[in-house]
Amino acid sequence: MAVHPSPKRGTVLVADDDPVMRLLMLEMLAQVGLDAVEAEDGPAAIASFQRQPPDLVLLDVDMPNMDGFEVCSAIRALETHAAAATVPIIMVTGGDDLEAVTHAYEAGATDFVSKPINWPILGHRVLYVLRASDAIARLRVADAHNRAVLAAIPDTFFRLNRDGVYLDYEQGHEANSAFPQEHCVGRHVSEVLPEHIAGQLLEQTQAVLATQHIRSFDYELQQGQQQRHFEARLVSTGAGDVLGLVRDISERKRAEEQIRRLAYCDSLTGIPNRQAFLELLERELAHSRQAGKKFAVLFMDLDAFKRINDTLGHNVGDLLLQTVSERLRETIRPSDVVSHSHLARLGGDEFTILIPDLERVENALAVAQRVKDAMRRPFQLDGNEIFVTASIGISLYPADGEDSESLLKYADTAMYHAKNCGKNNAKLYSSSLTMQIMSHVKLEVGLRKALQNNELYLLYQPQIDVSSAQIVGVEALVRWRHPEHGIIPPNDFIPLAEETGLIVPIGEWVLRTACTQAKAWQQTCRRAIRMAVNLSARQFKDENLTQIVLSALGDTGLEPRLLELELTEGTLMDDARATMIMLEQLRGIGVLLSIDDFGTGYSSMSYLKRFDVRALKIDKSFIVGLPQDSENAAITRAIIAMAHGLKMIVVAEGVETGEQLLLLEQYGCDMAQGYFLGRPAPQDAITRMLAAQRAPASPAPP
Ligand SMILES: Nc1nc2c(ncn2[C@@H]2O[C@@H]3COP(=O)(O)O[C@H]4[C@@H](O)[C@H](n5cnc6c(=O)[nH]c(N)nc65)O[C@@H]4COP(=O)(O)O[C@H]3[C@H]2O)c(=O)[nH]1
Repeated sequence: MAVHPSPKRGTVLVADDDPVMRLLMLEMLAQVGLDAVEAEDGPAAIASFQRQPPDLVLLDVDMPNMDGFEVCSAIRALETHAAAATVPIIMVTGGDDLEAVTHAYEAGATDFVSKPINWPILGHRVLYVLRASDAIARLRVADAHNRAVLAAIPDTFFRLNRDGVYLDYEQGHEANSAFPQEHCVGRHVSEVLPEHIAGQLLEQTQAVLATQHIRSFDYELQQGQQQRHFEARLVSTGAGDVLGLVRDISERKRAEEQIRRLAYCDSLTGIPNRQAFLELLERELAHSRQAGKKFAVLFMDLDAFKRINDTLGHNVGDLLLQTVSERLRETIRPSDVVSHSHLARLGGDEFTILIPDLERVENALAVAQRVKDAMRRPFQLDGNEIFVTASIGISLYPADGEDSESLLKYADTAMYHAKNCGKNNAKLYSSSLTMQIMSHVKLEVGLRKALQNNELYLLYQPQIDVSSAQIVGVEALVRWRHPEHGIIPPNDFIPLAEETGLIVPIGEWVLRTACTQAKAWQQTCRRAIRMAVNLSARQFKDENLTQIVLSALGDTGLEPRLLELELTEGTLMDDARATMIMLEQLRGIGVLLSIDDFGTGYSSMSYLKRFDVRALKIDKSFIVGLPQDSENAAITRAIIAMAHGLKMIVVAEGVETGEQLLLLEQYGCDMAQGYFLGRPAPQDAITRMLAAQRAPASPAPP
């Protein structure tokens, strides 16, 4: 019913055939501020209603032609007027006519007043019924409003009492989840929902009732093949029960999952990315810290990835990374060594593996070994057969570090260390590695200053002609007098010098100093002593080498035939074409060439022939066991015979005993060098040795 606000309190239609009664009624109504319209019988009342519906109808039962019951029914039946169904109708019945009362209600009356009428309260009675009917009208509007709201939202709605029994249940129009209403109303939640969800719902219901605050929780329901996600929001109605709204959030969850995948997945390989790995590492740290467990972080890098990318293109590079990640996935499957581990790609060709619950360090090494083996199998990609190797660094929690950043950094450092140790390697990070690297850095800083601070100096080791026992040459061997660490042997700093390129200026200094010394001996001792100088691979590849040699010879005045450059097998094998060109240039200058440490590399004699060198130096490792070591004796004899066949002379290194010298003489070895014949010594000691020997008849050494 529409409530019409009016300055008056309302209009009442008074229908009675007795004019006195009508007058009295009008009078009483006017006293409480109500307007009235009169009707002297039933048809007049209906007609009046149709003209202008009143706010209330006061209807006498006993009227001629059409009694009050009929009028009441007729008004209620007026479909043309919305108010007809809801307008309050008070029937005026006779005395104790109970039947009339029942009849009145059946006809649609709202209330009744029985005769004799208590006139003073009639007006108040009418006012009360008007107020009540107004409240009902408001309720009807609110109810319609609520239904409209509930119909508009997609959520399923229910009411639950404090015991967990459904009082109401309305399925939302988008709810795939919901159960039919009849399945729920009057039932306990545990009969409708799976046990754990029902438990959660009951718990939250109690909390809402206790706190009067809104609560929400998510749950999942298996529906056929599908797993659906829901969010339930609960609010107290204030009447001891709880109103719940359930929304299907499966789509949202799927979108969230998709976003998560994009944020945490490496799009190329489909495995977790750096961000995912870092978060995993944090979780593992927290877990291991609490459980007192150990874990390992493996950092893998492909040794030749850049080359493959550059030569075969990015497509092949991408394919390689995908195949590598597949192989890694297979490799780290649970095994007897590790129960589970996690793989990720940090970027580029860098992969990481986290091995939780590590019982023994050996297990991490075993995984690294498997990874290396897996990488060594050739990759067939886009018609190319590709060979790669991997370098792996391993850091351990808690031994190496206690936070994720350090552990990852140390695994990376260990990986670099592994690469420096010759690739296809796996290395553990250990605190000693840091020390090594630290001292490496310090050493490098020191080495850079060594030259300008005059900390380098040369020792000379005599080389004697086996048959005449005369000193015919010396080998220049560099030393570093370190201001703090004392004398440092070349094996401890030459590799660093090579790595940093410092070998080029150091080598030049050695060459000049050695040439100056050789020239000095030639002048003071009147002896032509051949000076042997070591050349490292890096120096040999330096395109200025011939220029440096030429200027050292030119500046010191030493004849080229008195300078011998010692090269290792490795240096010569490195890049055959460039090697031949450089050798040709050096030979053009007139200096001599020899192969140092012969026997430790892989060069075949026939290969060496192409290099046309003057001498072979048999490595001291073959000499050290002589004469007892028959195998090395046989090798030494064979090398001497073959070298002679190729017209090379042979120098035996590391001769420490007279017996060894005797044997080498028997084998026909041309020259010898070693502690037995003279340790590396300063130039004045060599000068004395030369003076002690009688000058040979010929000024030129063999
Ligand atoms: N056990 C034993 N050892 C003996 C004996 N006789 C000589 N030696 C040692 O054997 C090494 C011979 O030098 P190398 O094979 O050229 O091996 C050299 C050479 O490869 C490199 N090196 C030394 N000086 C230079 C240099 O000026 N330039 C370059 N590039 N490398 C150098 O360092 C290496 C080591 O040099 P050193 O420590 O001086 O070690 C020298 C020498 O002291 C012996 O009877 N028994």
